[in-house]
Amino acid sequence: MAAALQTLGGGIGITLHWIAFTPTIEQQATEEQKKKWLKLAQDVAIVGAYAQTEMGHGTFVRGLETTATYDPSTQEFVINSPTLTSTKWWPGGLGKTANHATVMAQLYTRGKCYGPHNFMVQIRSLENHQPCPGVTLGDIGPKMESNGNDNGFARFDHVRIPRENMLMKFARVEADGTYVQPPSSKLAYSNMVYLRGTFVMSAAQALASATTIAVRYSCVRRQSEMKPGEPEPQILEYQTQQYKLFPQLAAAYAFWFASWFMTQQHGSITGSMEKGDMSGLAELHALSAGLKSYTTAVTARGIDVCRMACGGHGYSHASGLPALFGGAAALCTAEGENTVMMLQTARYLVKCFAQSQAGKRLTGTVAYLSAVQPSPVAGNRNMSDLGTLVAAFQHRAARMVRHAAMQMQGEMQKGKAREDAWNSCSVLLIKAAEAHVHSFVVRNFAETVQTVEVDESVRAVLTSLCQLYSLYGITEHAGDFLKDGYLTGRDIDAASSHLSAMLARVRPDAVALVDAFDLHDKILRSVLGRYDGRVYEHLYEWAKKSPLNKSEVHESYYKYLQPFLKSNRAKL
Ligand SMILES: CCCCCCCC/C=C\CCCCCCCCCC(=O)SCCNC(=O)CCNC(=O)[C@H](O)C(C)(C)COP(=O)(O)OP(=O)(O)OC[C@H]1O[C@@H](n2cnc3c(N)ncnc32)[C@H](O)[C@@H]1OP(=O)(O)O
Ligand SMILES: Cc1cc2nc3c(=O)[nH]c(=O)nc-3n(C[C@H](O)[C@H](O)[C@H](O)COP(=O)(O)OP(=O)(O)OC[C@H]3O[C@@H](n4cnc5c(N)ncnc54)[C@H](O)[C@@H]3O)c2cc1C
Repeated sequence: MAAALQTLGGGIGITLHWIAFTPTIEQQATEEQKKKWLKLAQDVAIVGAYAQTEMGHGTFVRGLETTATYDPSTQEFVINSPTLTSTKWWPGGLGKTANHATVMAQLYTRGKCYGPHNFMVQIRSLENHQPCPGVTLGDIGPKMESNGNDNGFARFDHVRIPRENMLMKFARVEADGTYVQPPSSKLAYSNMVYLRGTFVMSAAQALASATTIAVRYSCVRRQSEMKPGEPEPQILEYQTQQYKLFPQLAAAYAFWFASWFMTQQHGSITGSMEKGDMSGLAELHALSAGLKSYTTAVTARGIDVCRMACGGHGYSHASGLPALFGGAAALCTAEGENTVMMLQTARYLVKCFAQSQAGKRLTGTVAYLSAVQPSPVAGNRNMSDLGTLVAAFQHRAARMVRHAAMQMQGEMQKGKAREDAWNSCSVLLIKAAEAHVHSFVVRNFAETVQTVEVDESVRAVLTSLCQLYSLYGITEHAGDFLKDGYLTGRDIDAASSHLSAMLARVRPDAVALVDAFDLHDKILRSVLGRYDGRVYEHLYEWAKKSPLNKSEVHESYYKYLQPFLKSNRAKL
């Protein structure tokens, strides 16, 4: 993703060509269609956008208004934007860069609607890049960040495309207009599941970047007096600075390992699906949606913690942190808004809980839901033991899933419709789903540090980082663990003091841990995070290049300040 994010220059961007348009052809086109478009896309002989979101709908895909109506007399689909709100809005590259787009539209044939499907539409001439007939294109204007990408809009005025331009790997429309059902209607959403999975690594990389910048800068920056008369210490010597940065550093490793699992799961489950076994699709969707939501939200917050930990220079674009925050903030909304995605995971958990209650043995990432005992066994736990920490997170998640599901059952027993009961419990459901994903990340982190093939000294450092991540989670969410007495106040105090010990333990390895991300200065794009640590000279050079410094007296003085000053002086 990092490579794909390198735009070709201001105002255009082919990020989405690589991460959405091309994978959609790979995942949703027939072999015949791949022969026609895949190599063109891979060789960038065409540039594409993934045009799904509209001005009026992004989350609710079944509510999209763009239509693709099949005309059997010409064997064509007619793509149309019937309303203003059906205007495609947000797709990266759509405004000025792309000459093709996969357009998600409601498929109509023989007068019946079959829901959202993907269609390949050429939107600009390959000769002069002008919009094709019937296509209106433009950029949606400046955004919070990523202004190198021309997120655009598109309107279609009865644009005709050949029947063969419907991506027909799963569903098909025959020449006479007969619709052939796919194995699952959700296969049309497969690219979103794939992309959500890649966001976990994007989040890990973003948090790794931010912690690299902040940790390195915290070793360069000296400030205040820890002891009167002594030299100003590195700000990383302050426990509060360690408490800000090291949990984010640990999370970056946790998410990096979670993305390994996500990638492996996606490959294995989609491999089975290629052979017709759809059984893993629901778990894949729930895991990718939950991990995307959880990791991007923690990352965006974590980057801002890193920014604030760098003081004023963190607020400067010289640090690279504001841009990183803006990008990570986008990941919380794009590819499935985080709240909605976590609710999808909650929906899966409630379903699995009901199956477990009916006696079914659960497997995969929800197996613990049927294994965890409801009755807490309080007692002095060893809060430095990874097994103890993993069990605590799983107990917390199981308790919260059970509580949310039982609340919902209770609402329905009072006569509420399922949908109303769902809505009135959705805050509980979100918290339960977050606890579930958090427990998965902790378990996966612990299993990875115990099995990854590394030198034992490295394993010791990673184990400390995993303990730090887990203890931080327990102390930050102490109420969840205390609620049914599973952990006691003494356990929480033990967790806090062990966390302090872990901060001190990680300190000597902090720079090595961020250097291990191996993020080149050209990727970090941060004066504060430079590998050579020469911050101040380069901060001065960076500032001198500011456009405002092109002239000693800026033209605004003569236009505004000088007359203003003159008139004020004349009144004295
Ligand atoms: C060192 C480098 C540093 C890197 C730094 C990185 C920083 C970042 C920098 C810049 C970032 C800039 C941005 C980057 C690119 C952005 C790319 C964004 C692209 C897009 O946004 S594309 C558009 C994305 N849009 C969406 O995701 C839409 C979300 N909505 C949906 O997916 C669906 O509408 C829904 C899932 C919410 C609901 O679907 P619906 O059909 O209504 O289904 P339900 O009724 O809810 O459920 C029914 C049933 O279906 C199951 N189900 C739903 N979806 C799926 C699925 N995908 N797969 C399988 N099953 C699915 C659901 O579970 C239900 O099952 P059940 O009935 O319970 O058994
Ligand atoms: C940087 C960026 C790049 C993008 N690139 C693309 C792209 O290339 N292609 C593309 O097609 N799209 C793209 N998008 C659009 C993106 O996919 C949508 O913005 C996203 O899906 C959210 O939809 P929305 O904007 O309509 O928000 P809405 O769905 O309107 O959400 C608004 C609020 O309503 C809440 N809400 C909505 N539904 C529910 C619900 N069921 N339960 C509870 N709360 C709910 C949400 O939680 C949210 O807080 C991009 C967006 C951004 C920011």
